[in-house]
Amino acid sequence: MSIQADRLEPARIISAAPASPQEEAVERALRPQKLADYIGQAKVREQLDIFMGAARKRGEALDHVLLFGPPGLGKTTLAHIIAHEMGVNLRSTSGPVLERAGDLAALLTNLERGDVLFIDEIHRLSPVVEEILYPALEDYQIDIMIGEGPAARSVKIDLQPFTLVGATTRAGMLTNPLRDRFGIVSRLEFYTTEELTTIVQRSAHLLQAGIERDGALEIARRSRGTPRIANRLLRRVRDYAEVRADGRITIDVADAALKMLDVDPLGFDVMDRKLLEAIIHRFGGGPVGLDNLAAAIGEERDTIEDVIEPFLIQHGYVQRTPRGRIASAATYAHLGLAPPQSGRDLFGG
Ligand SMILES: Nc1ncnc2c1ncn2[C@@H]1O[C@H](COP(=O)(O)OP(=O)(O)OP(=O)(O)O)[C@@H](O)[C@H]1O
Ligand SMILES: [Mg+2]
Repeated sequence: MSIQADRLEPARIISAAPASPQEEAVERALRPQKLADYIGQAKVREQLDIFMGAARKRGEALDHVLLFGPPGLGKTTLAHIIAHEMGVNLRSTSGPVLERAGDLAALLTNLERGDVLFIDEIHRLSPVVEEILYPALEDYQIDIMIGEGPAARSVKIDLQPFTLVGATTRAGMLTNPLRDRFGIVSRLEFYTTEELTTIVQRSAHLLQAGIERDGALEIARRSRGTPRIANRLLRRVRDYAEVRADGRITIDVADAALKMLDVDPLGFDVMDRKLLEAIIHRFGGGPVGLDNLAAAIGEERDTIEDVIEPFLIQHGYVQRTPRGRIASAATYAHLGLAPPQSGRDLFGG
């Protein structure tokens, strides 16, 4: 059983998607339940705190919430927290799963007053399903067709007031009418090292792993700003500490374990380096278009855009220009390479 599960671990230790059912179970256990325990994202937290407080006071359902940002930053966690704080049920589904209008209608008509309906990957809703959603969001009503052929007629059904929480890695891929129906739109940011250190310490405590602050800091620094990765690295470092040391996670243990896992000092892993090296060695530092880059490193373009690239762009290791991706001077320095001949403008192409 455990051997099976181990095989499911990704080649990419920092892949931002949950790796296995086993990892999902651990994530659930580490998930904070209350807004006060949700670390970082100060702005989002403050807004939600106010809007939830006001809705509770008026005895209303919270306005619909759209959460967007790269994978592993805590969107699903926030959806659960919202339901918990509002004292309501959470019903959870995802865009690709809702194939037919009837699937969504069934979910909606079963909601109780104030409930949270969480739709993950909401940018992947099919147009027919989206059509059902509009009146539901606006007037808590749906129109469904009953019967077939000439006898078919449309029937209006009233719903209980509810809150839709939509999550997406790509706000840009939502249709305008859908986006406009969210009263609260929150963008999750990458976490600071300080915030991730607190998250690692909290998780270590829950996992009953002994950890020193420096050890937590080292894991945090190498987690690409992402709690999911921080928690994953923590578990691997804990394994290492138990087998190769006395079980306590010190800075030296963390460093040795992360080296073994090929997570470099900036938290870049094999895929990050592959992408950066491809831009530099195969495309002369860029600009290179997304499709060419995807072909060169054997990844889907969506994976590059949603998972690999956002962190590299935010930290200035890749620049996105109209003509394609470009490596920066920092990238050359990090990979221990000499920057291109002087005189050439790195960012100008
Ligand atoms: N602010 C936070 N404080 C503490 N832990 C967090 C926080 N945000 C996320 N986590 C942890 O990170 C893990 C991943 O978070 P979550 O599943 O909510 O990410 P997500 O944004 O929904 O990712 P995806 O886009 O892949 O669905 C969770 O197990 C949770 O414990
Ligand atoms: Mg999620």
